[in-house]
Formats: sequence, C-alpha cells, structure tokens
Amino acid sequence: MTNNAKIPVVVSGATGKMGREIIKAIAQSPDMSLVGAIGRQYLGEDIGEVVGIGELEIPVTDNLEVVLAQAAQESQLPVMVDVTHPSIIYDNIRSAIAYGVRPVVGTTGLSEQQIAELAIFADKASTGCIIAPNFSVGVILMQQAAITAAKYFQHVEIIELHHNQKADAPSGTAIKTAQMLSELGQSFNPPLVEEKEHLSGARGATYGENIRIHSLRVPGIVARQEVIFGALGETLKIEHNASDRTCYMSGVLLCVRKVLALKSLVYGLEKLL
Ligand SMILES: NC(=O)C1=CN([C@@H]2O[C@H](COP(=O)(O)OP(=O)(O)OC[C@H]3O[C@@H](n4cnc5c(N)ncnc54)[C@H](OP(=O)(O)O)[C@@H]3O)[C@@H](O)[C@H]2O)C=CC1
Ligand SMILES: O=C(O)C1=N[C@H](C(=O)O)C[C@H](O)C1
Repeated sequence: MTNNAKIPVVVSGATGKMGREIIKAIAQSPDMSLVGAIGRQYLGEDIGEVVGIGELEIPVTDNLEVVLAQAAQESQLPVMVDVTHPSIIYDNIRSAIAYGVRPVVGTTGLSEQQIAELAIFADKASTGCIIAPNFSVGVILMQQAAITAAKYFQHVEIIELHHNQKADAPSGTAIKTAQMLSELGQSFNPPLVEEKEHLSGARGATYGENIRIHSLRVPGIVARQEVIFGALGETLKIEHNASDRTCYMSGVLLCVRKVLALKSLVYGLEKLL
C-alpha cells in the first residue's frame, strides 16, 4: 500500500489516557497514517516517543486549527479522532467539519441538543461524523442484550462505575443505554410507593420518563456498567467490564474507516456494526 492510499488521521487529546492508546493503534494500522497529534503537554516532543513506541516524526502541538488546515490541504479525506473533554468537544467537531476533516468522536458529555445541532451542521457540509460514546463491541452487545431483556421486564436501573479522573456524569454510555431503552416506547419502573429522598441524589439521576442512572467514581476501575432488571421473584444483571483501554481500539479503527463513506452524523457504534 502506498502512503497516499493511507487514511490521514489527526488525534486530538493525543497525550491523554485514550489518546495514547489510539496513537499506538493508528501507528500499527497499515491503512492509516498519523498526520497530527494535539495535546497540551509534551509540546514539541515526538508523540511516538511520548507514548513509548519510538519516533513517528509527529510533534505534539496545541493548535488544532492549524493541524486541521494542514491535514485538509495536504491530504484527501482526513479524519480527526477526538478524545478530549466535554468543555471543548462541540467546538472541536465544528472546526473539523468546517475544514472538511471527518470527526470520529469518543469524547462524552455532549447534550442531545448539541448532537442535534452538530447533525445539522454535518448534513449541510455533507461531511461524515461519528459520535460513539463507547467504542467497545462488548458494550454494544450489552446494550442489545438490555433491549432484548426490556421486552420482558418492566423495572430497570443502570449503574456505571468509572475511575475518579472522569469529568462527566453520568457516562455517555449510560445515557445512550437509557436512551435506547426509552426509545422502545414502553414505560418502566411504575412507582409502587411514594418515595422520599432523605439525602438528595440517593435514587440517582433520572433519564426520560423514569430510568435511573447511578454513577460511581473510584480509582482502580477503568469502566464498568451494570443494567439491572427486576420482576417478581427474580433479577437479571447484564454487566460489561472494561479492564483495559485497548478494548476500545477495534471500534476506533472501524469508525476511522467507516466515516469516510458517510455524508452525515451517526450517533452510536451500533449503527455501524
Ligand atoms: N468512546 C469511548 O469508547 C471512550 C470515551 N472516553 C472519553 O474520552 C474522553 C477522554 O478520556 P481520557 O482519555 O480518559 O481523558 P484524559 O484526561 O486522560 O485525556 C484527555 C485529553 O484531552 C486534553 N484536554 C482536556 N481538557 C482540555 C482542554 N480544555 N483543552 C485542550 N485539551 C484538553 C487533555 O490534556 P491534559 O492532559 O493537558 O489535561 C488530554 O490530552 C472523555 O470524554 C471520556 O469520557 C474514554 C474512554 C472510552
Ligand atoms: O471516561 C471514560 O473512561 C469512559 N468514558 C466513556 C463514557 O462516558 O461512557 C466510555 C467508557 O465508559 C469510558
């Protein structure tokens, strides 16, 4: 494969926990070529050296706009993988689309309103964009299993557990799972008694009509989600446990390949499998 045939990829958030794994995954992919690494630390240092895989001849820079402009000018169909922070992700996606760079977004914390606005923006630009709150195929299977179980159970709550460096709560995955259950059009969790919270938040956050999400943040965990169904005399727990961030990489690479053929925004890896 010639260098020209490779998919040019910019990684935004390259020096973070996810970004480092993504740099390694892209460097190992014969059909991809890293063309930019955006971070706030290790400025000017080679990103390959920073992540411990040897020189890649791509220095870390904090100027996303310049890198996007260069990627758009020097190559066809460039892709930006973004794993940064809820506070900047909306602007990063708009900038990428404006430069004709296709965003693959792992960053969580976008509101439904923001996703709807970005979908219109991507549509108008006829530019593919993928927002995947979770890149793990195992998580998608957990969500599909929850959808199947929901046909037979009227009571469900979601518990998500993450490391305590996570900025947003609930997790993007928990929100997406609750959204998928809500879209089934059935009503969950009919109240049997009048509840009173003696400590505010004790019953978790409520998504939509009445789906509870409980968020735990403790060191020692990468990411875990439990969807717990209840009925008379039985409970069913569907659980996914991410013990290492490498579990997200096959999904990231799949999205980088798939986004090239898209002309609009897709929200959720499940729509691409
Ligand atoms: N879709 C999925 O499958 C997954 C998604 N995620 C999501 O990815 C995102 C990143 O997670 P993670 O890698 O753990 O986080 P980290 O904090 O480890 O990394 C975030 C990166 O973004 C940079 N960053 C943060 N804030 C800013 C800012 N204001 N301006 C510019 N750069 C900034 C950080 O720079 P600095 O180091 O200087 O702070 C760092 O490089 C989160 O939203 C998380 O929920 C995580 C795992 C899987
Ligand atoms: O911050 C994380 O770590 C993760 N964030 C994503 C989310 O909010 O769902 C995906 C995964 O749970 C890891």
